[in-house]
Amino acid sequence: MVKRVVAQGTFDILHPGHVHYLRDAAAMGDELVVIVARGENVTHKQPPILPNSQRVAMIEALEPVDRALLGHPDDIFTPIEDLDPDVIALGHDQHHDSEAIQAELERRGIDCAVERASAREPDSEEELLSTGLIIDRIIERRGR
Ligand SMILES: Cc1cc2nc3c(=O)[nH]c(=O)nc-3n(C[C@H](O)[C@H](O)[C@H](O)COP(=O)(O)O)c2cc1C
Ligand SMILES: Nc1ncnc2c1ncn2[C@@H]1O[C@H](COP(=O)(O)OP(=O)(O)OP(=O)(O)O)[C@@H](O)[C@H]1O
Repeated sequence: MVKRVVAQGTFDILHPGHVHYLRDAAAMGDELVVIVARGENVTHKQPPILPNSQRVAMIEALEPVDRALLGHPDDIFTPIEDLDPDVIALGHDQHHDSEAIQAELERRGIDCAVERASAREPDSEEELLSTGLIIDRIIERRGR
């Protein structure tokens, strides 16, 4: 039986923190499927700069990823029902409550573990491991 892992996120402007998360998630099973959040659903921070299709294409091109798809517009559990994963890998800093996710999975009859991936820390003062920090630096260095 193939152990399927699902990872998810906005993945706007890519950086090594994203690669670390996806490698960590891939190591939790045999196959990694990534759900990319729709721009209109990213309301807890500034919405992404890049369009949905471009963010999906970039994630799909990464080595640890077997498949990437655009998330559902209204119900985050609809793709989970379709994919029927063995593990959902939450990012180290994601605001989602793993117990609430677990409870909803059980309510829908989906047998799936919820795990937390680890963080990657910058290996130098110059390294930027956050899309928000990259955008801040672009504004600082190129903004007029
Ligand atoms: C299990 C799970 C499934 C998700 N599915 C979707 C989805 O189908 N559509 C969507 O727009 N966002 C979905 N999201 C939300 C985003 O992927 C992401 O968690 C949220 O935007 C926070 O992203 P960030 O970590 O990039 O800030 C899902 C989140 C979780 C935890
Ligand atoms: N440095 C990092 N180490 C490990 N995982 C990371 C790192 N940066 C982002 N991730 C993970 O990648 C996924 C997508 O993250 P997201 O698209 O929000 O990027 P971000 O750089 O954190 O964005 P922002 O700076 O706008 O908050 C999330 O699960 C997040 O936890």
